[in-house]
Amino acid sequence: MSAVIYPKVALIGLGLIAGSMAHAMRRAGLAETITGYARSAETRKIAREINLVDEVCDSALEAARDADLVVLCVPVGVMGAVAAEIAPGLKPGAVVTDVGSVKAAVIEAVAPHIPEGVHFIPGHPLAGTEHSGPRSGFAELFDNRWCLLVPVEGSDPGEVARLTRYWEGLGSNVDVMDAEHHDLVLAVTSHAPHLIAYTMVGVADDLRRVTDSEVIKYSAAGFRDFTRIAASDPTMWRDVFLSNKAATLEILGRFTEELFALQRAIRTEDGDHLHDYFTRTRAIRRGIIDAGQDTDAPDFGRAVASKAKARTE
Ligand SMILES: NC(=O)C1=CN([C@@H]2O[C@H](COP(=O)(O)OP(=O)(O)OC[C@H]3O[C@@H](n4cnc5c(N)ncnc54)[C@H](O)[C@@H]3O)[C@@H](O)[C@H]2O)C=CC1
Ligand SMILES: O=C(O)C(=O)Cc1ccc(O)cc1
Repeated sequence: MSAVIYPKVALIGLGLIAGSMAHAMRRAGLAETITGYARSAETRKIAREINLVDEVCDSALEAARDADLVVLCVPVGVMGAVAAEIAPGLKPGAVVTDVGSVKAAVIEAVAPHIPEGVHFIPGHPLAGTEHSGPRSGFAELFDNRWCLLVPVEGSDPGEVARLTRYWEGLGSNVDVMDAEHHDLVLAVTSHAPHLIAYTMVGVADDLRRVTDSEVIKYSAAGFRDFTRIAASDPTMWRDVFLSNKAATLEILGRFTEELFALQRAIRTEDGDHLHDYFTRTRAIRRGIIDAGQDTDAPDFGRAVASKAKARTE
């Protein structure tokens, strides 16, 4: 039986996520033809050299023309402009989706450009790295990770089911969520933590009494993780914060309140407060591990496999 879900898939933006999708689509045979476009001529040249997709086009419109699925894989701040560019080439019945890290702002920017008869079903794979560009993608990126689909009003359930099968073919588990909730969940689990990592690395850089070489030489695991996250693409993350402003500010407000309380506990030597707080946070970590979601743990693959096995038994 053929594994093809969408005969022609167009990837707009050819970076980490589009590249990983191309590799994973080929691994599973989900498309017959993959076209692609990126704004920078250099990226298009590299994409051609490494044969990332079947055809690298010189415009987004050309790449999307007559595609069965168009995936917008550009920074969230330019999703609306790209949707306007491709709109005249979309065929009736085509599906347009995206992989942006923010959903409400992307829906607001993209939906007005989607022609009648074309299905718009936003999405967000919860998988990535600090790397970017056409050479950074790999087929396994989405394996055993969540992809959230965020159908808009009037999304065709049959098309949501088809896009779900596509993401499962890429290796993901799929959940459906509404845009506002998505943006709040991601503000807690991804956007605020990235901002905290950026800040912590900035603080270490500013602290003249500790040299940069000492920071690198003696960095313990926690700080190393911060430096990895703080090496993420500046354009992508600028756009994430500006597009998910309300939810990120709400979480950062709560964060600073708790930070002040911990600061006060240290100043007043309130050990009970610190101990109670750390006991609570430790339980949260244990909950994540029990749910089999600790992707850093050496046995993560095994935990996922045994849960999948348990589900089918
Ligand atoms: N990097 C990550 O870990 C994750 C990123 N995302 C989301 O995926 C999207 C893409 O991110 P990455 O692949 O990491 O970025 P990337 O920086 O690796 O690739 C972005 C691509 O978009 C192209 N581009 C930028 N502006 C354009 C425009 N106006 N027209 C056409 N092409 C344009 C760039 O040339 C580049 O090829 C973003 O919306 C991001 O929020 C989602 C999950 C994880
Ligand atoms: O590299 C990491 O630690 C990430 O957190 C990757 C990531 C970045 C942005 C997303 O919207 C989803 C996943």
